Amino acid sequence: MKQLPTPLAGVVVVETQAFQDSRGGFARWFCEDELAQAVGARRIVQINHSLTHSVGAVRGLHYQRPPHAETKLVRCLRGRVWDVVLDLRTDSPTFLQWHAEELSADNARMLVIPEGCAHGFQVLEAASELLYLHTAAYCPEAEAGVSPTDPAVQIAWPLPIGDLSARDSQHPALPPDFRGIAL
Ligand SMILES: Cc1cn([C@H]2C[C@H](O)[C@@H](COP(=O)(O)OP(=O)(O)O[C@H]3O[C@@H](C)C(=O)[C@@H](O)[C@H]3O)O2)c(=O)[nH]c1=O
Repeated sequence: MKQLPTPLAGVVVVETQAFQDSRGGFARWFCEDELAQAVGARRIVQINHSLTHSVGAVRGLHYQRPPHAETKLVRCLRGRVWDVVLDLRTDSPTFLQWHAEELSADNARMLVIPEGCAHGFQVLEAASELLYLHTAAYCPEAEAGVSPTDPAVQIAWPLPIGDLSARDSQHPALPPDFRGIAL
């Protein structure tokens, strides 16, 4: 597993080399030892999957507040998405900056999203599927979101925003005095 840094601290792209033979392929998708720096002593406690039908659809931006903050490892199983991480960590040198990576079934890249960062994506290919590994259980009371069109963040979505859930269209803009998430 090759880990590539991104401009955001702790946000890492993981590349996996699949073994190929006449039968097909084989790849390691998670390795506690190899990902020790990114994931630390946290344990994967939940695995989620999503299917999004239409090109342009956006999900996010989502995170869980402490004490339910979580690290997420995200990969695309089918199709292609533009995956975004927004740094909301109070003490981060890249506070309020975002970074995007294309994740696809073909590039088999996985993005490590640390606690205190919000996550979202836009679908570039119809019927895209994502797989999430989570280090904290889902806690609806701790769920929080940032508007994908928040003017203070200015995410440069590659396509006009299409399908968006009612919840995601109602996330409030970050207040001007937003101090971030203290972990
Ligand atoms: C996230 C989540 C949702 N749900 C429920 C709540 C709701 O009824 C239904 C759909 O939830 P949502 O609309 O929040 O699904 P979705 O918008 O796809 O939420 C996901 O968005 C991306 C960007 C992420 O980063 C994920 O962690 C997750 O927050 O599933 C669970 O039961 N467990 C979970 O872990």
